[in-house]
Amino acid sequence: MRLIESIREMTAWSKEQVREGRTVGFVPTMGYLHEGHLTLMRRAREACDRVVVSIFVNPLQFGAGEDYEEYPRDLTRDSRLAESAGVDVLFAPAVREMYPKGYHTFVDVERLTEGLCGASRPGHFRGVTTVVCKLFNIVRPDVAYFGQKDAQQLAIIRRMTEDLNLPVSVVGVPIVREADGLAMSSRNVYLSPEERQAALVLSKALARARDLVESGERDAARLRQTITETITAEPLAAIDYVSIVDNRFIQPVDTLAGDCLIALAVRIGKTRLIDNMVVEV
Ligand SMILES: Nc1ncnc2c1ncn2[C@@H]1O[C@H](COP(=O)(O)OP(=O)(O)OP(=O)(O)O)[C@@H](O)[C@H]1O
Ligand SMILES: CC(C)(CO)[C@@H](O)C(=O)[O-]
Ligand code: BAL
Repeated sequence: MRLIESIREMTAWSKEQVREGRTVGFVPTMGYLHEGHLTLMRRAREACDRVVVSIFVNPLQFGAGEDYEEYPRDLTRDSRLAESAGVDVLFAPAVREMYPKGYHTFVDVERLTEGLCGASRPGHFRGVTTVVCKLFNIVRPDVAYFGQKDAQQLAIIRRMTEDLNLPVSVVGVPIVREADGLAMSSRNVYLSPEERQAALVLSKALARARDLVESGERDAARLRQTITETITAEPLAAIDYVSIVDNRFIQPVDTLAGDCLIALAVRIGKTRLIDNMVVEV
């Protein structure tokens, strides 16, 4: 596996793949890899001739007072894990390489970014779409893999790719969970043992909602009520949002129909966790 830190070297490698007629699969990450990331890499490995993983903790998508400084980083461990998943190139640029002095260009997807994490983290998705657009231009992948765990992000990247005619197929990969149901996340390392237990309330609340949908419930307000009650029963949990939206434009729905996304963000102590499920009605 090759470690590339410069954009020029990454671009030269990508052009070479195009010349050789090889397909490139790409998995953008912020590192501190876990089984969720490795699942994305394996999907890429199965489908593409070459696999690139980026590791870049993107300062542009963190708001003031968020965890940019504390975000876990371990390139040595990540290199070992990526290599074991059959990755060909690890692209790990420095912040100055991605945003040199004089940088002033941003990509903004409207409407889909207004609610959910967009409302709680102003500017977050502008940072995500800007960096993903740059990474697509640098890596030039044929296929890019994103986790369903960040469902709003996935919908926004699909929108951006379609709206800007970016020549990349975007593939969504289902949420990978711990044995007890907790969605894997790099931020789970922040949790104390008590908080780790309390964090199960997210997947539990979603499971209750799923049971209700399966037994015929279609009213979004009643489903949100059940989820809210389940979460507030956990003393260590504080709700950021519980939203039910259509899975394409991320707009609130009153009655479930078609593909709906039930999404939550909950603070467990100081750690903000997200989880979701898509229901097809
Ligand atoms: N549990 C998971 N299942 C599937 N995909 C995941 C999972 N966790 C992360 N991903 C995906 O991996 C990619 C990189 O995500 P990222 O590096 O932000 O990891 P993360 O664990 O979500 O970190 P955090 O939520 O703490 O920021 C994203 O496309 C994300 O959706
Ligand atoms: C897509 C991404 C790598 C952009 O920084 C990030 O938002 C993430 O890890 O989900
Ligand atoms: N997984 C999304 C990246 C973030 O929380 O900033």
